[in-house]
Amino acid sequence: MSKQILVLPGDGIGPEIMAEAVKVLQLANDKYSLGFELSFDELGGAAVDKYGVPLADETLERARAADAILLGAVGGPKWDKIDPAIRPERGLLKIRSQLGLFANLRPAILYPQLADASSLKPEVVAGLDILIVRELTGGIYFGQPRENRVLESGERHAYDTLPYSESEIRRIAQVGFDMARVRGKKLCSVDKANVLASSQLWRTVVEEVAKDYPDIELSHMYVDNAAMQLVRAPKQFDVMVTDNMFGDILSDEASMLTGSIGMLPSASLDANNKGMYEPCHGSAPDIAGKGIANPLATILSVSMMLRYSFNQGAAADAIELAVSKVLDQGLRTGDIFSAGMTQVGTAGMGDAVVEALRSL
Ligand SMILES: NC(=O)C1=CN([C@@H]2O[C@H](COP(=O)(O)OP(=O)(O)OC[C@H]3O[C@@H](n4cnc5c(N)ncnc54)[C@H](O)[C@@H]3O)[C@@H](O)[C@H]2O)C=CC1
Ligand SMILES: CC(C)CC(=O)C(=O)O
Ligand SMILES: [Mg+2]
Repeated sequence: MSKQILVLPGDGIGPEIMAEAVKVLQLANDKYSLGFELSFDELGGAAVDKYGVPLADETLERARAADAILLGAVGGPKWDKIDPAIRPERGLLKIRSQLGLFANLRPAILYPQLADASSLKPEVVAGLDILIVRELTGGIYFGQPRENRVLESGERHAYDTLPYSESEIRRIAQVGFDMARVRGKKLCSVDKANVLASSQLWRTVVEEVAKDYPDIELSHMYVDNAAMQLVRAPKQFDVMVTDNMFGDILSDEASMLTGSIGMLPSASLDANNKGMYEPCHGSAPDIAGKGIANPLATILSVSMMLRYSFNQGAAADAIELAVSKVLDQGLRTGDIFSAGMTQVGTAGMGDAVVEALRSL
């Protein structure tokens, strides 16, 4: 039976990087007889323009019916001044929440060919392979109440709230421990338990879950220290588990250890490994339309999709190998360019991965 994949290119560089990822996906589909059928819809600003809302009900239903979703990125200055309730980013938060995609896996892996592109010295990052497990459907991005208004005194006032329930923490902690079990057996839970009530509960629940994983070495770190340690000695980490906002920020930071935010893929999974797959970066309005965005994060997100949602490890490995071969050829988009390499655009990079995959 065929498998349905819903493709949501989104805004800004979204359609550009997605065109390349779809080429790679189509080839993998043919080469490995995966039986995928692709359909396309809009999310974010493109959906505001088409449907008047950033996630239309019909799109959400298509997403529910699909076996997996591939997303580009959403947002951009065109929609910055609209009603905050229908900002493009709200559509992204809604689809994550409505589909129960609470576990966001963000691997930061340094391809050895990109050691020169990393923000850190080669000896500090050689062999880097970290997995950030980010809670994705709770915390401050979803907390109610939230408000931005003018008080009677005339003063403008705004606040957000950062709620977490025990069950939300338990299930993401379990994902962190499960991932550590199949990797380096080390889990670092990142919080701000010296200040935040939500983090104090987070730490307590993580400690409780740890009792079921005596084989995993658990540590705790405050998020400010974790941000510093990531650039001081990143290889001390194997799996990091953290809340929605901390994970958002730390994964952007970790991306630069691998050379660029354009290299970081992600999987957002529900309790049954149904997933939405997307690069960690945004819609990059500063380079949108120029044909220079790095499509590798999205292409590597296709690989994660094959691995996590469809158990197609061989096809996933092949895509990662194809990416590695293209880097061996010295091809680089601008964000990962270094001296002596050959600069290519978005389509040039995508075509090279397709050719490398074809010839495997
Ligand atoms: N998952 C999503 O859809 C996300 C959406 N956003 C939205 O994207 C918009 C822009 O946000 P920013 O803060 O500028 O973050 P961004 O991640 O879009 O861009 C940050 C910087 O990284 C560069 N960059 C990002 N992806 C790249 C790629 N593939 N290749 C080369 N360079 C790349 C951009 O050119 C920019 O200089 C905003 O509307 C934001 O809300 C931001 C993050 C995630
Ligand atoms: C745009 C935000 C809703 C999310 C974000 O920055 C991310 O998921 O990386
Ligand atoms: Mg982000």
